Amino acid sequence: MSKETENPTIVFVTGNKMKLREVKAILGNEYEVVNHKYDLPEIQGSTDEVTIEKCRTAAEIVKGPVIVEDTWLGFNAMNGLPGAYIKWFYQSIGCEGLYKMLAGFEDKGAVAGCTFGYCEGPGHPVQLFRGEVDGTIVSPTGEETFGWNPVFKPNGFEQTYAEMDDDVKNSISHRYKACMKLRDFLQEKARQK
Ligand SMILES: O=c1[nH]c(=O)c2ncn([C@@H]3O[C@H](COP(=O)(O)OP(=O)(O)OP(=O)(O)O)[C@@H](O)[C@H]3O)c2[nH]1
Ligand SMILES: [Mg+2]
Repeated sequence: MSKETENPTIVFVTGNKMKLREVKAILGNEYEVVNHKYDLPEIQGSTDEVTIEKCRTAAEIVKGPVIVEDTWLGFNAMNGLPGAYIKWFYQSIGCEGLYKMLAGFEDKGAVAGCTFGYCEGPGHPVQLFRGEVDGTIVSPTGEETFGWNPVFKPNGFEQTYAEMDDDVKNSISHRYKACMKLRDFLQEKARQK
């Protein structure tokens, strides 16, 4: 009988249990995703800058290889805002407020995205892996179990993220796309060892 090989471990530093759940669902067959729960400070800047700083800090805390992730939601009519600041907009005005923000605009287009950062340890550079999905902002539809899922309808689908089965969201989402790039990178790195 062949001995099952153990999956390699990834330490994901995040304070967001829904992100963790999705990353486990997406990468769980290939990696043991271990959470280090910590709400990392977030600087003002581009999503790349935010992710790099989060990842550097995470590597210092864990003192070893880590991943972090930063999510954004950008409205086309607002040149990509709120972007990385979506968390504060969502917390202040909720899904209904996000929908109403575009009331004065014809263009309801939006991009949902996230960037994973990987860092091998303190002092090492941060590698970035980005995933994006184009969609539209709609009146909140579906259960509000994860952030702004009820207002984001990806192009080519009839349902918002919130209405989709988890399996469907996790096979098409911004997080899925970024995770696949991260996985390819980690696999290539492992092959080179
Ligand atoms: O509807 C959603 N579908 C998603 O797929 C999704 N991913 C993240 N979010 C929310 O968008 C903000 C990002 O902020 P964020 O990246 O700084 O996350 P966070 O602070 O919660 O966790 P972390 O920084 O500790 O990892 C936070 O409000 C998250 O809850 C999502 N909402
Ligand atoms: Mg955060």
